Amino acid sequence: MSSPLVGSSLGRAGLFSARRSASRIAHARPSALTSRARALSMPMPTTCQMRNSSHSPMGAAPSNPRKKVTLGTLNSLYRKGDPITVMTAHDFPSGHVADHAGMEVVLVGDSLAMVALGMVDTSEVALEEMLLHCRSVARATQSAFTVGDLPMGSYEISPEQALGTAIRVIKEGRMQAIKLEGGQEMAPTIRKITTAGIPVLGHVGLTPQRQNALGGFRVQGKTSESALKILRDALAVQEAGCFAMVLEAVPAEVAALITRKLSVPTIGIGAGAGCSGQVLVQTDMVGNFPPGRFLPKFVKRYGDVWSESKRAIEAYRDEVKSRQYPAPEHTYPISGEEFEAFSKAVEDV
Ligand SMILES: Nc1nc(=O)c2c([nH]1)NC[C@@H]1CN(c3ccc(C(=O)N[C@@H](CCC(=O)O)C(=O)O)cc3)CN21
Ligand SMILES: CC(C)C(=O)C(=O)O
Repeated sequence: MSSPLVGSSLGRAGLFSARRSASRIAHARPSALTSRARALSMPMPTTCQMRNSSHSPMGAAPSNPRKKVTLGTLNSLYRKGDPITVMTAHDFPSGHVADHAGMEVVLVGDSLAMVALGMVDTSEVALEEMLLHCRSVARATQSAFTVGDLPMGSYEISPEQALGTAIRVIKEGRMQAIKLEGGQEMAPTIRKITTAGIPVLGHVGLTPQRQNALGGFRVQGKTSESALKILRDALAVQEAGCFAMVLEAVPAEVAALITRKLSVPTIGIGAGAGCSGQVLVQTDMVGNFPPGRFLPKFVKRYGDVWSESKRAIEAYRDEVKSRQYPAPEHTYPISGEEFEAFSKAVEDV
């Protein structure tokens, strides 16, 4: 399902979502139009489908016709050898579009520190900040399985601290699972959280929260010894009960071999096509950043959102300056009679 679903009547899936909205409206407020549309199994006119709340400019998330993705779904994709698609999101719109574009997992990664909050690395972002972003993404994500990252400092002290944080990400962040970085040394922590019934996505290889200890964002597993260390980490994380693990910035051959040694999926980022799934940072892959920004080698830019936004905002600037915008169709009417009365009354003010 790769067609864009936002905006309904484009494509088959759009019709399905329109139909669902139509029947939902029909249940709330039956009318001749809705029952006829239902009888004909036709989508409602766009104006009716897209009624947004006047209290929220973004409106509610339009329904997504896909079935809810569960751990069972991910497991069955893994068993079939069907790559698992994972995308980061950091707010309502980015969660919404990832969900509607068919992502199986949406991750609120701590990379939001850099791509959404303008911090220089991920170590600065606070749990409270992550929770706000998790909640925004959760409101948008109807079908994808959601995972929230534990930020640096919120889980390393003890398994108890980590469980406390994980519970907050589920209860307050409204996520379905958590991610945390680390290998063998984090196994007791992962065990503690999974035993409490919270699914954990592991993260081994390059662990950006430890960039100072690693000497920067460096590719991991480039020697036999360090590749073996990643395998041991991956096995420990698997043994501790992770449902899957991110494998970041590892040579493709090493990642493929580690993937074959495991019985849970690997989600690669900069780890080649031999992983059980892939994840990218959404802002990177849609191209929502200014020209000249550094991009890790593994990023493929599938879009140019920056240019499109810039073009639109420049056009708006020009039209405001030339008074082309707003045009009459963007304004509200008043009757000639009322306006005349107002003009007269103004003279006395
Ligand atoms: N926007 C964004 N995208 C990401 O993928 C991302 C973040 N932020 N922040 C957290 C981490 C950091 N990431 C990174 C960042 C840089 C490299 C990088 O520079 N890699 C070098 C290899 C360096 C070496 O030789 O070891 C490269 O050339 O890709 C890798 C991962 C991935 N994550
Ligand atoms: C890139 C993914 C795996 C991540 O950890 C993040 O977005 O923070």
